Amino acid sequence: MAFDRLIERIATLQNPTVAGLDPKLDYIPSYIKEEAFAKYGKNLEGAAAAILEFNKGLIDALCEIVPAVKPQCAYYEMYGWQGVKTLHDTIAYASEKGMFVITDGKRNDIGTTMEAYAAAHLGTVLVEDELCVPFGGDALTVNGYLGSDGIKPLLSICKAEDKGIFVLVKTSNPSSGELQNRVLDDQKTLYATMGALCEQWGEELPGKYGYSGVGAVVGATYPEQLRELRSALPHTFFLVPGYGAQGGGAKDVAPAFDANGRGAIVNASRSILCAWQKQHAPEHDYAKAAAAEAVRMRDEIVGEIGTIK
Ligand SMILES: O=c1ccn([C@@H]2O[C@H](COP(=O)(O)O)[C@@H](O)[C@H]2O)c(=O)[nH]1
Repeated sequence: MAFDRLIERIATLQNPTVAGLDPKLDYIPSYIKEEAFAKYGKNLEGAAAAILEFNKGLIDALCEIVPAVKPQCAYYEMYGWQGVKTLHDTIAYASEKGMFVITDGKRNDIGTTMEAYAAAHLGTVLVEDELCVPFGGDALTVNGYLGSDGIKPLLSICKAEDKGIFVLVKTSNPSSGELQNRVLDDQKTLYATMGALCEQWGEELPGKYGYSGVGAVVGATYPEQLRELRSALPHTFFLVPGYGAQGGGAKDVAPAFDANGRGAIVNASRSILCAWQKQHAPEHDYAKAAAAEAVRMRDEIVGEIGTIK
């Protein structure tokens, strides 16, 4: 099961964090952009080439420290098909380096369309008699608000291909409570209801450490809900965004973990990507600065939760 692989890599590296690859041109050192623009022009192709080079430098610096990366599709789609190709090439590069790849697409639609998303991001497509891998990530973030028929097509692909999904349960953004905290007729909140569905969907994908292949996204910015959901959802592995740039810290994310230090992976994107700018490091040292921030984040979180078994 895919999250078994992730759990094992987290334990090996003693690092329950994921580096978010949400690249913007503003975050990229000028020497990388100038080289890409000189070769491809100041256009989508040049931008996409600069992003790929930036990402590769980060992946090289992080792959022995951080178990996983989370490219957010939006930052690649914004540069058209050239950006989408960079998403593909980034996933391939991170996978080659042994990193677990969580594609952050937050996909959601009716069943047949979800089958297409699942094939694109977690599976394969048949082109005549050739089986092709479109993107090749290990897990995909999805939105479960269309209900079970939007999620079930993913489960069979996860089972067949050894992949996982993370379902939005309690998101990190300030207005997430407008809908997600609503109390339903049975007195349960909407987020708790979505969490309970994750436990149910996960029964089809059991894992050897007790966590299923259906995870939940729960924001670092809501530590009380993290605590509540950790105890309510013993088989659901959490992806926890909101650390760093959104204000979450190690104490906030600690309730996401179980007594073995398992059960969650904490994401940071901007605080890692922009570390060189924050640290006023020379631009050639951008990847070194990202690694230093990743180590600082790891040590801060492991300092709170202890050794990961
Ligand atoms: O509830 C959610 C779900 C997803 N995200 C994504 O995580 C990163 C956070 O980036 P930072 O720079 O570390 O704030 C980004 O890709 C979001 O789309 C989230 O923040 N909250």
